[in-house]
Amino acid sequence: MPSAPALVVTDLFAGYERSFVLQGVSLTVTPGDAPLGVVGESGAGKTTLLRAMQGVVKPDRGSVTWNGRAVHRVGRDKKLFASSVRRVLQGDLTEPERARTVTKLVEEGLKDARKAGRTVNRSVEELLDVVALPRHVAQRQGYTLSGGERQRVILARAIAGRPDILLLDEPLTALDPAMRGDIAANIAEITQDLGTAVVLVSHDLELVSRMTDEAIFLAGGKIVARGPVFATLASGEHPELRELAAAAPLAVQRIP
Ligand SMILES: Nc1ncnc2c1ncn2[C@@H]1O[C@H](COP(=O)(O)OP(=O)(O)OP(=O)(O)O)[C@@H](O)[C@H]1O
Repeated sequence: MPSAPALVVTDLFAGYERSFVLQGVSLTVTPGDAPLGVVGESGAGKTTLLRAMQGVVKPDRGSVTWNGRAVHRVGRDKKLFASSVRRVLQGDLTEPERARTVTKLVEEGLKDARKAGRTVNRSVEELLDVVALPRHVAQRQGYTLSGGERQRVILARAIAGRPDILLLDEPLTALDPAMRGDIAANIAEITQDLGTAVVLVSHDLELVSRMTDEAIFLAGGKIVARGPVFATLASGEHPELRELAAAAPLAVQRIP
């Protein structure tokens, strides 16, 4: 069986009309990789990087390739690319989605996986367990759920689709910290089992630390460091990250 395609970011310069955000970012994400965090101050370009990896933001210079092709020019492989590299936003279910039951929504994810030729040996119930949704919500329609519950259904559906690479942009904002930590650990475990590489953007450094052993740190449009979140911040080796470290929870200060 051919190996699943990697997403390769090479010396990427990208941004918007009047703002140059990423300035020479290189990164490779290969299906099966351990989860990777993306950390940086507000405005550092974390979301822009994920958008570029999804082909929504085009490179000004450098490239983002999937299966050897520029991601914003995948042409007739668009559907294949969308099932291979999936991005989950802080967003919400659409109006039509809200009319469907939780079971139906997660089944849609499983169907997507089958269409793309992937098997997910997990039931809807098991996927709901991953995101800590109690069984009794399964037959409820989306509009009867709380914001946090809807967010978790979106995640369960995305995982069910068994993408090669799952780009998560602040995926658990609506949840309380204790639940966030537990779900993060579950997601890290199931995606590792399924061979899905997760890239996680979050301001919540505890969450990033819980879900990943390694993160990249963005500052000034560049990756200025790479390593475990708290140990890297606490090392004091990166002056660009001083403010981030100062704003980080006590965990950073506790590390010698
Ligand atoms: N659509 C857009 N048009 C113009 N500028 C944008 C657009 N989206 C983002 N920006 C700018 O690009 C820069 C990087 O934004 P981005 O959302 O990637 O940062 P971030 O690190 O994800 O920030 P945050 O942590 O606050 O979400 C910011 O200065 C932002 O104002």
